[in-house]
Amino acid sequence: MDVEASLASTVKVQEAFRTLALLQLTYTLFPKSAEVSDGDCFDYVIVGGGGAGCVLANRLSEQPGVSVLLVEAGGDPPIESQWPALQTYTLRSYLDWNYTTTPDPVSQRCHKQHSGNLVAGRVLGGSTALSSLYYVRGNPRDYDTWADLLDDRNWSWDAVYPYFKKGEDLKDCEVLSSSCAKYYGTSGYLGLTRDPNPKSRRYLNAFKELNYSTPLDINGCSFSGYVQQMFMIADGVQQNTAYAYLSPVKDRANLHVLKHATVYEILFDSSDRAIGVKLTKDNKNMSVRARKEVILSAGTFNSPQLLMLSGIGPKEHLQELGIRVRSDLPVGFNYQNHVSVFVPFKMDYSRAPLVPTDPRRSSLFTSFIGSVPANGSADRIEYENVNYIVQHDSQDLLQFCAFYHGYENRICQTLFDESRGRDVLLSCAVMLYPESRGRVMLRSADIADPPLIDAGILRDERDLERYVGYIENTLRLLNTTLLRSVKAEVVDLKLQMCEGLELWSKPYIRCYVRCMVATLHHYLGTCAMGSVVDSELRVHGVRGLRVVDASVMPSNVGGPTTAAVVMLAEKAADIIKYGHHKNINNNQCEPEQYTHHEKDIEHKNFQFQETQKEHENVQYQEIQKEVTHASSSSQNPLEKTKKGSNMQILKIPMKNTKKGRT
Ligand SMILES: Cc1cc2nc3c(=O)[nH]c(=O)nc-3n(C[C@H](O)[C@H](O)[C@H](O)COP(=O)(O)OP(=O)(O)OC[C@H]3O[C@@H](n4cnc5c(N)ncnc54)[C@H](O)[C@@H]3O)c2cc1C
Repeated sequence: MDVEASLASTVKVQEAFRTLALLQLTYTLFPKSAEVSDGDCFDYVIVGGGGAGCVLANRLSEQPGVSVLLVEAGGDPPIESQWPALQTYTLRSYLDWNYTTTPDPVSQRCHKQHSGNLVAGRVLGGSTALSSLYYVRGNPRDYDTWADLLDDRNWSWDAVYPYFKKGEDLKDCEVLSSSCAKYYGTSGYLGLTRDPNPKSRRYLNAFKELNYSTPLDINGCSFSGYVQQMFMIADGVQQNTAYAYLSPVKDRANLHVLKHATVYEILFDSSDRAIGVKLTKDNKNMSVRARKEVILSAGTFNSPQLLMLSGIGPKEHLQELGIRVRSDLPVGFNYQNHVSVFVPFKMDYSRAPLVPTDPRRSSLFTSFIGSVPANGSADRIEYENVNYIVQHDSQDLLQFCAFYHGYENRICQTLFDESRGRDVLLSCAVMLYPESRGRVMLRSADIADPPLIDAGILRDERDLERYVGYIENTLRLLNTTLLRSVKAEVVDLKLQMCEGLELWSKPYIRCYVRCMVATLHHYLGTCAMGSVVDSELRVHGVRGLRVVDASVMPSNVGGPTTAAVVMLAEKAADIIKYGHHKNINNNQCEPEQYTHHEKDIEHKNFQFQETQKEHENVQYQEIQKEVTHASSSSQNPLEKTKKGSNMQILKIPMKNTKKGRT
């Protein structure tokens, strides 16, 4: 198999899925597209039905007398964004805004055109419909940092923790039957399960040998260590926010979802109050009005783009483009993201036949993650280590390298050829808290022009030096019993840029990192709380306008961002409904009083190990009974309509409307 053939076959499968989407097989799962006319008025107009927008639309429309319009540029999530392991086919497809970074003078030297693909969903559910589905809340310190930056305890860990729980519907039997269960919500919308796998177990043991903890979970009873991670998957279906939050309320009369409609400007009255938006639908322009508020949830690239197109942004930049300045704010600055560098280990020689991936499994690869603590501090996380186990000679390796990350074909071919006959462990070190910052700017005053995105990767020299430490740490894996027993080696990618440097010496690692560093898709910070919006998410300098999405996060979190975005939208919904921050501590979520003192965490880990076994036998059986009962009674419209036809494989269980949710 060569790279060109692998890329061509990926594109072919994407084309096939696009054709399949014409059949609208998922149509019955989502709200119908609203009939909206020019000048129509709603209480709230939400722009963007993505990670945050779907959550908000659901929660705001819980109030029966309140009308909500959700405007989304894309349509319903198709099959490939409902089944977890088909994620690859959603990237750089019609479901993606297909943005790229500006050519990078410092890093990404091993990528085609020296720029990275910035995947962002253009579909109901937004980027959560294209996601790898890892569910990680991050570290309590992340939110305490927000509170410190904003000088507002309403964003501290203690204040946000109940909102994480509010969104969650933990369905993982093993975690439910352990003492970790109490740290999760079980009556929210976002279904969560893990995908434990014996293959990853032996690797977890290798990390244990390196003195890392291997707890059951890292979302509450512990925050660091190597785990078989939690996924936003339930009953084999992706829990993108459209499926999780809109499907159960798809017939709500006061919730209107306008699909395939792109907002291009925010409308203001003479007192700078947002009163609606202008949008394009079916090549026609129209306006819709908002009685109470306009809420931007268009994501880290498009929310700042819309603000700037509407006169809210850095004065000089707007004036250069001839845009009248309404409020001079640092919109587009403070862009942050996680970046990743992988180290490929070639493992056992294997003749085992390739096993095709079950599309409802968690991802293309078996994986496990580590939240790697800084030396001597169990609750201060330094970086994340995402590990993928790839079957020998699998085309998936080429797909990951050349398609997913867009590295040069030559490098991906070397990776494939040099590891022939052997399983591969791709161990990715993810920088969670880079010092470097990028910026999102307008390319022109036309919405049709994609924003200019300077990702700023490794621009701050400290990031490069920290990466040297992460990679050296990753290489320690070679000293473990497991890797020694299979005579594991690191694959030499023969990077031209690093020729002449001694392999894995510090100068080589610096060169390797500059060459191979890749952007992930956890963008945030371009309309940050504090500088662009206040801590109740209202845009400074105007009225009637909020931003609620990843762009308002003032600083990074220690894990992929969906959990934080859903929490943020859950909290924003209450702020909007009640007119102020609401303390829900004594409400339906009943959170534990949490302190993240190191000793406390160690104690909880210990308790967990001690009590886990006791709980397991009794509770597991009870839960198993419930699960069996629930799955035998679950409704499945696709299954019903397609019975007997060869489309029967397209089983997506309809999300049940839970008691107390609507
Ligand atoms: C490939 C990929 C993998 C990821 N993997 C993970 C993971 O494993 N775990 C995790 O926690 N997070 C993951 N994430 C990150 C996560 O999906 C995002 O953090 C989250 O979706 C951000 O939510 P948001 O509401 O800010 O933006 P989005 O979810 O991107 O939503 C923005 C929405 O606004 C719409 N929109 C934009 N402009 C307009 C306009 N002008 N008019 C109308 N609509 C508009 C878009 O079409 C989109 O639907 C991943 C993201 C990507 C892209």
